[in-house]
Amino acid sequence: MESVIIATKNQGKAKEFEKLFSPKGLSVKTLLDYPELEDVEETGSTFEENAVLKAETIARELGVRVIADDSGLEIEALDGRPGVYSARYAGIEKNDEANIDKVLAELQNVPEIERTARFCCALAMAEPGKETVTVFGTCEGRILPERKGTNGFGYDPIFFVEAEGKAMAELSSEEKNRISHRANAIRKLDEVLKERE
Ligand SMILES: O=c1[nH]c(=O)c2ncn([C@@H]3O[C@H](COP(=O)(O)OP(=O)(O)OP(=O)(O)O)[C@@H](O)[C@H]3O)c2[nH]1
Ligand SMILES: [Mg+2]
Repeated sequence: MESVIIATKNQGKAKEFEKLFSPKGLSVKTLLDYPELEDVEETGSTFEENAVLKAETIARELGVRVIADDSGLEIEALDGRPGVYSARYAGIEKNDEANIDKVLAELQNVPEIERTARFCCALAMAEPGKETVTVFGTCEGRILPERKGTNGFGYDPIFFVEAEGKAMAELSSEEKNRISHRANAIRKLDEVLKERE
């Protein structure tokens, strides 16, 4: 089976990419398959900048086509935070529980109607000698007052998906992969690649 390399060490993302790419006949490799590569520092101020940084750095190092995902949660009442800092919001790198606790504490006195939020996903596809492609997907919702559901990863237990009437973590992986910011971005990447052919 042909494979595609996703420049991520996030297992939650990796599982979603596996399910999203397998119907296309593609298996997924991640940076967990390349332990010798150093972490790419996410120094950009936007999701797109960070996705391009990760994709272009790893594509250069491996000499092949690479896709990177930079994603996160934007909460309106917090002026768009945690945004690009979603993975490291509580200070400790990649501690989902601490990140959720911090968001819930910051929104403690914010009424339901003002808790609107969106998940964002920028994908960048880089290949040596070719122009990098970037696309962007979102998923609209609001922040719940407490955790609900156990599926997914990251902030999924406190993200209520308006279109489904459920927390993201209450959706099956099939349901999440139909409506998520990541699924929407992959659909756009498909369109761009078809136009380029
Ligand atoms: O509830 C969630 N459902 C999602 O579908 C989702 N997608 C992203 N996120 C959050 O945003 C950070 C990304 O940061 P990020 O793009 O830098 O990824 P990461 O650092 O975890 O891995 P890598 O891909 O950089 O190796 C993640 O850690 C999560 O906290 C999500 N949370
Ligand atoms: Mg990261």
